[in-house]
Amino acid sequence: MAAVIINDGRVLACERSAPPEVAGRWEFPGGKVEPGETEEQALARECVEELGVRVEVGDRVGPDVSLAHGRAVLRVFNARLLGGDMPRALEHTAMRWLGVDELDSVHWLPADKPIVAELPGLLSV
Ligand SMILES: Nc1nc2c([nH]c(=O)n2[C@H]2C[C@H](O)[C@@H](COP(=O)(O)OP(=O)(O)OP(=O)(O)O)O2)c(=O)[nH]1
Repeated sequence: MAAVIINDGRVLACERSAPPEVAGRWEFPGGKVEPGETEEQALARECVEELGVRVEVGDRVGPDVSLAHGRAVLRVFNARLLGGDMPRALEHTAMRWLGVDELDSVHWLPADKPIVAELPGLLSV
């Protein structure tokens, strides 16, 4: 579960700090659903934990993408910042807001590429 957060025509990309195999690769903020949570609740919780922001979870973005180990899928949703909250990198090494021309400027995790491919349409509306 991960969140596409768009603000002012740019999307939030986050650099992973761990584990070592993926540290330095870029992703959308998120994490796993815990027992008893809906997907929306899980994503909202992850946005509080990782970014310190409240969000409203919206529509799906892109396909379900199988993760390399085959035990889970990456599922991504639009998320809208609430109450003027602005993300801070509480668990990531770095954060960047990427415009449509900058989507290829970070080293995305492999599973994120089909999601990134959907972004030009979302960033230009
Ligand atoms: N959050 C997130 N995870 C991604 C993306 N792309 C991608 O391949 N993944 C993978 C990395 C992990 O194997 C898995 C997500 O787990 P995670 O590492 O974020 O979750 P976690 O267990 O560390 O976090 P938590 O739920 O304990 O907070 O999905 C992405 O864009 N965002």
